[in-house]
Amino acid sequence: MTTPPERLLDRIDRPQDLHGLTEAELEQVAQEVREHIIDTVGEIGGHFGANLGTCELAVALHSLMDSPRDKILWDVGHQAYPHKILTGRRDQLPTIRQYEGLAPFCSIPESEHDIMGAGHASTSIGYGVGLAEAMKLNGDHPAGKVVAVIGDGSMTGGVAFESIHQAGGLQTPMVVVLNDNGMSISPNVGALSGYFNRIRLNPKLWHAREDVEHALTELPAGIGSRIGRLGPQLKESLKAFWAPGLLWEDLGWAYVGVIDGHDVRALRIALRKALDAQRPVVVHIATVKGKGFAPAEDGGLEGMEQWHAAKPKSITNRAPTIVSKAKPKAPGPAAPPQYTKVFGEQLVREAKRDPRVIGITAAMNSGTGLNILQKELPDRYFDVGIAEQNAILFAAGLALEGIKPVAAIYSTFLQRAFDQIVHDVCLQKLNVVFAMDRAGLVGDDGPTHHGAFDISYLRCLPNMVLAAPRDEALLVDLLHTSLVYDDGPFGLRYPRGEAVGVPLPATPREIPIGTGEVLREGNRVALLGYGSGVAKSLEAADILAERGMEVTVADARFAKPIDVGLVAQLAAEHELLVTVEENVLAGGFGSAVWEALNDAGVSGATARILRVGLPDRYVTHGKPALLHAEVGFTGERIAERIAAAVGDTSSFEPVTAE
Ligand SMILES: Cc1ncc(C[n+]2csc(CCOP(=O)(O)OP(=O)(O)O)c2C)c(N)n1
Ligand SMILES: CC(=O)[C@@H](O)[C@H](O)COP(=O)(O)O
Ligand SMILES: [Mg+2]
Repeated sequence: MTTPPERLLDRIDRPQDLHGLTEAELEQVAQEVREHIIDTVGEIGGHFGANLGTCELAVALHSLMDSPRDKILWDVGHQAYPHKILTGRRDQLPTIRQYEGLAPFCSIPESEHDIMGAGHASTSIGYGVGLAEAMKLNGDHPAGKVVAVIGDGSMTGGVAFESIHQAGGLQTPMVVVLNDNGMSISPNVGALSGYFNRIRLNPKLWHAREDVEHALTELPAGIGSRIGRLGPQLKESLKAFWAPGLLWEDLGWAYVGVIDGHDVRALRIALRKALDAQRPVVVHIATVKGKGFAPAEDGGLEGMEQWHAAKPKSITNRAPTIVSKAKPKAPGPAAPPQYTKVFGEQLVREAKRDPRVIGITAAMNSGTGLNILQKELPDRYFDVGIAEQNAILFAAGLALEGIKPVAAIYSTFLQRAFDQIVHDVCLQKLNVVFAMDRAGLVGDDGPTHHGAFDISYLRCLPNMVLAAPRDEALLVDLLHTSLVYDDGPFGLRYPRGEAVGVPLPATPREIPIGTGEVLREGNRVALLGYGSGVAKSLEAADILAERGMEVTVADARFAKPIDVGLVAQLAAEHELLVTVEENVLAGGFGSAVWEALNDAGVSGATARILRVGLPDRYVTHGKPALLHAEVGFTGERIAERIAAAVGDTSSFEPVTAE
């Protein structure tokens, strides 16, 4: 058995091990990183295409810089696997996104080389300005170098331009590497994307301008734009060389590009210049999302979108795993549909019912299910890019003119648009529907992506209605209800993944606002679930029933307004009222019940309240079942706590703290 040739990569245990390698060796390391990612992620699953696009970039950066003294920031961090491999985590890559394994994105506690925490897009440049200015304030001389790597998709996030604006004004010595592959998760959108594409896809603008760039980079800030204001003749002729940099130059940034992002030598030449410039410099590189993996690289836009993430066991011998058609599907009931698909299909029905209905995504076309609307009714579909704040302002403008916009934005990403929700939708009492997919613990993406807070951050807003379905049938009904409702904003939350597996209504019902329903009669204890909390409540009720304790289970359906009558009735007829929600407790659904009982001055409400929800901490990454077990969001644990609360622990292990 011939032993495989030793990889150069096996000698890279810290980034400084790259220093001194020849360019050929650096190219080899980059390819070995690529192969390691294909082999590993093809087996365990995870973010994929973007990582194949940054192999050469990560090698070039770490070969020139002295991390962590020098700071390399990875925007979002879904493309940081090469960075992790080169900074001592090569052998741990198979644990990435696994429970207690490497974090899905950059994580400060995980490594001194992970300078910033991330997961949400467009933040790296702002961090970079802060870091660079801090080194100045701290009197660091010579200060460390600061590089922010940001994708063309993430550049559509407005906060990135707030940072570009600040650094250009301060003339902060930092480098932005614009990693331009023409893709977000789906193809990038908007004018900025068109601008980048014109440059990236124009071979005349590749390299040909390196010496010009050299001149520009040497020039003091702004001179570029002053030259640009010379006679139109000169400007026109310069524009052929120069156009790409105009936007940046006028904002005080030197522009270097377009550089081949898979050519280590070209990258190092450009990066070295930029790092030595002691001013804001953007290095515009062209990469391929999925470079080195043919189904992505040669698969066109569809291929690159498909391989943004790879499923577990989806790649064998560096090629897509062939699933043999011969194997008959295991008999038995079909798996329940994804909530996302149920939402997307119902939205199309609602849009056909009411021409005012439209859908808005912030660069999450398939993740939100709006790809279904885009296919069926393209003129009712809008993708604003990674720009959640603008998505909500756009929705507000539409609503002012009587349109019924549905902003389909993950719970966690909607956090970015909080003031637009308050100031531009709720205060104005506009008919905007917030369809919050990924509510609750999402799993592998971990704390940056868990939808753990939306009940709390929305329930405090006057004019807001909040609802959550216990299953896919109620999702259909509540989406319909939200679009028939015309007295202000309506927030709808539902979890990532499979629904419950109940039949969908042929005709959606309009659910009376603020009404819940009792699902199961019992005594002593009432469980009042919200959204995914109802299924957990039913699980707990089954466990208690096996032990001879028949409890009541009700579905609140609304967190705002609360069904005060139902809550009062449950509180009067039971000794313990248990609220169950997949949200932090602070300000959550249980708080709303507590407040309703207190504010309503409900007489006779003798029940004690036990609130079950997510803990007051950031929950790690891992499969949802493991996370639910860790935080006690399971039928078993809820049943234990109820038994302990009513003093009947005969058939339960002692209750352990969460
Ligand atoms: C605020 C926010 N919205 C949406 C996302 C989801 N998301 C993750 S990566 C990505 C696309 C990023 O595109 P780009 O920056 O070009 O990186 P690429 O994947 O092309 O390398 C999106 C939309 C996010 N992480 N953060
Ligand atoms: C990096 C990022 O933010 C997205 O790729 C996210 O991981 C998608 O999440 P879903 O897989 O839940 O759509
Ligand atoms: Mg991109």
